[in-house]
This record gives sequence, structure tokens and C-alpha cells, in this order.
Amino acid sequence: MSGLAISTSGLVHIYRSQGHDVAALSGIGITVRPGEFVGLLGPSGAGKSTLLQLCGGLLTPSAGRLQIGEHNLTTMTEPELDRMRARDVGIVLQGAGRNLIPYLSPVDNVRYAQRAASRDRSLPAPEDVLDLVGLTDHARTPLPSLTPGQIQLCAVAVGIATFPGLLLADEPTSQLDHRARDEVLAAISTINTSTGMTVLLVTHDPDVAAVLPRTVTIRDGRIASEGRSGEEFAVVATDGSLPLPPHVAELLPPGTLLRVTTTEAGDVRLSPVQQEGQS
Ligand SMILES: Nc1ncnc2c1ncn2[C@@H]1O[C@H](COP(=O)(O)OP(=O)(O)OP(=O)(O)O)[C@@H](O)[C@H]1O
Repeated sequence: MSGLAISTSGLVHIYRSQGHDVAALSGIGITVRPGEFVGLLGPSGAGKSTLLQLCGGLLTPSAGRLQIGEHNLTTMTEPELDRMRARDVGIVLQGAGRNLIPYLSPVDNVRYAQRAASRDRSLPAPEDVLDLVGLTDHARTPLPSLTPGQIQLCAVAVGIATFPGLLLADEPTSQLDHRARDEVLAAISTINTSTGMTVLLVTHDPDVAAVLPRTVTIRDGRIASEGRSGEEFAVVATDGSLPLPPHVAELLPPGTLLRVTTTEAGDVRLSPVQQEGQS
């Protein structure tokens, strides 16, 4: 299947727990083209995992619009979401073991992950899925005999078992040494380029972020900035607002008046206005 687009606008997610509600996402607008490989960055608690789980239909948005390919996730029923997860969207949860059945071999884990989709479309041979992540020689090795990197590769193989149009991966390179991290990242890149699968990958690792073609940074449940090949850019939101980079926000206390001017060269300048009572 070809890569699926992701499109959200005004996406809000509120966790309702006893006594108080937590707004994890406060109006995310993002567009990912089919076949793109996008890294999701941001400090702990920013809302990255929440966005990933919403895209995978594991959580229901509180408000806003969320579209994955032809699927409008804001209006889908639970059986429709089940079908989408089984066929069209692969999810690799944080912590490789959570994605695997510990007593099954890699090839049987992949076969098991294919069972719900096998009724209505032809699927790749489990051996071919393992080949794509470089685990051909370990198809029948018991999981406890694999290295942490190989176990993570197995979790990725399970995530792409049906060759979905979208792979969502939550911190797939964390807790690995540099060599294993690079192998997992290379395997996901190969999947992306050879199948055209769209990839959305959460990472904390600046070395991983630096090699991704596009990154989106979330802060306090909003898009804070976007990176392209290592350079960071501010992004104008759909409502015209502009989150300032932290080093600029530090210079401008809340309530600061900014004079906005444009130059003939097309640059836009923000100049703080000295107000009465300010030194
Ligand atoms: N099940 C839950 N119930 C209540 N609040 C939650 C729940 N899950 C997450 N949160 C809160 O929602 C906010 C966003 O959490 P989320 O896990 O999406 O952030 P994150 O960017 O993935 O963080 P991390 O990098 O630490 O995994 C945080 O304030 C978190 O405490």
C-alpha cells in the first residue's frame, strides 16, 4: 500500500482524570505528505506520545480534525478504527517488549501481527518483512537470545507486518547503544524509501533528529517549530499566530508590544516597543 497523508487542524486532546483534566494537545495543525519521514521532538510531557496515539486511533480527539489518508478519525466508530489499525497503520509502542509476544519467534510474531488483516488482502511473507529490517538470519531465534537492537528491529517488523501506509514509532531508538540505534534508524529509513510508507517517529535524541529530513517540535501541546535538514524554523499557525523560539521569548516578557514591519526585501521585523513605566 502507498504512503498515507496525515492532516490535522485545531487538534485538542484532554485527559479526563479524577479531579482534574490535563490538556495534552491544545490545537495542533500539521500536514504530512504521503511517504514523508517526520521526527516528532519536544520536552517530556509536551504531547508527542499523545499525538502519536491519536494518529493510531488508540485515543479519540477531544476536538479538532484528524485525517489519516481517507480516514477521518474524528468520526470513525470503534470497529472502523480496529480495521484501520489492523491494515493501514502500524504502531511501534515505546519499549520494544510491549510490541512482542515473548514466547514466539520473530517470524511467528510477524505472522501473528498479520492475522487480522490476512482475510481481506494479500500480505507480504513474514520472512520478507524480517528481511527488510535485516533479521533474516534470526527469523527463528528465540527472543531472549536476541540483542536489544535486534529485539527493537523485531518490534519494527511487527509494526510493518501488514505493510501499512503509515508507521508510527514511539522512541524506537531509546535505550540502545549508538551502533544499535543507527541500525534501527537505518532499517526504518530503508522501509520508508523502499516502500513509500509514511513514517512519524518520536525521538529525544538530537543525533537522530539531526539526520531526519523533517522534524516537528511540540511544546506545551502546540507546534513550536519545524526543522529541515538540521535548520530550525518558526511556523505560522493556521490562526496566524507565531510561537517564538525560546531564546527570543526569553527576551520578550508576556505583554510586550511588538511593532511589526516589512521591508522592501520581503523581511518581516518585530521590534519591541518601549512602554511607559519600563526602564
Ligand atoms: N493517561 C493519562 N492521564 C492523564 N494525563 C496524561 C496521560 N497521559 C499523558 N498525560 C499527560 O499529558 C501530557 C502529555 O503527555 P505525553 O505522554 O503525550 O507527552 P510526551 O511528550 O510524549 O512525554 P514523554 O517524552 O515524557 O513521553 C503530560 O502532561 C502528561 O502528564
